[in-house]
Amino acid sequence: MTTQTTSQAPTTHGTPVTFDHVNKRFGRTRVLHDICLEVPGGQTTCVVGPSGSGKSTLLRCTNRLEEPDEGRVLLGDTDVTDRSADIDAVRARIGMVFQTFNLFPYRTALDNITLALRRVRKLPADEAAERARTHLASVGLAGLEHRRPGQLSGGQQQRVAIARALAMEPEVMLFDEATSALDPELVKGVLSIMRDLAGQGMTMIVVTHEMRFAQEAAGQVVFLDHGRLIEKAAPDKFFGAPESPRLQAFLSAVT
Ligand SMILES: Nc1ncnc2c1ncn2[C@@H]1O[C@H](COP(=O)(O)OP(=O)(O)OP(=O)(O)O)[C@@H](O)[C@H]1O
Repeated sequence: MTTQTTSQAPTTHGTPVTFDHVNKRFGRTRVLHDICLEVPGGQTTCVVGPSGSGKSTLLRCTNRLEEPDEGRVLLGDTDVTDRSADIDAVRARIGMVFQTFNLFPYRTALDNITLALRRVRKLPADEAAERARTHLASVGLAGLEHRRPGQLSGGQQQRVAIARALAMEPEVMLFDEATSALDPELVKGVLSIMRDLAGQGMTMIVVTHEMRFAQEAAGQVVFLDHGRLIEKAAPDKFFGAPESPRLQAFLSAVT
């Protein structure tokens, strides 16, 4: 399989994301403790940690799929957590790829992409279709435009989901364990697309269990444990000389 994300339409690079003293509880359980994190524009930030440590919750605070109880999340200068913010406008600036693809099952790959382009970006049908074809080709799916999700492999479905997010020309891409539901042989193709995007300078926040991806593609890696940000460093330092005993134990268990 060849994947050439270089042919895609230009994206706006460089929007940073700031988590400013973010706290989140579910009922009486506190799942995020005072998280402060700068996600630099044009870089990939990987978030790793044990199951239940709050990685997805933190990611989902970026586009307010979860609402922090306290603290702010900024997308560039926009306070996403401001209740008066136009959340649809905010979400239109952020692409998100989920573990479970979240495609419309009765729509073709092409339609899965054109729907949002027409509804949100208000593109005319022919322009939306052309843009969708370009993005499907960029993730190696030329010729499969008219297949429905059930007629595609998990890896191909995930690539449709990535193409759909990219077609919206987002400023920031969020990946929530995008390869966790895939058979091992399909993981590589999806990671290679994500690696290409990182190389092109897309701002990305990636929740992942793929340590090698974090090592190779991230500008910084963040370790969460029990809802606390324990350590944050460039990959060489994070994997080569972790400071906290908790991170040292986590890395020896997973690598
Ligand atoms: N909607 C919810 N209602 C109640 N508790 C929740 C909800 N979503 C998450 N939690 C709890 O919050 C904690 C953090 O969950 P989260 O999914 O953010 O962790 P995670 O690090 O992404 O885990 P995993 O790696 O297993 O996906 C967990 O204890 C989880 O059970």
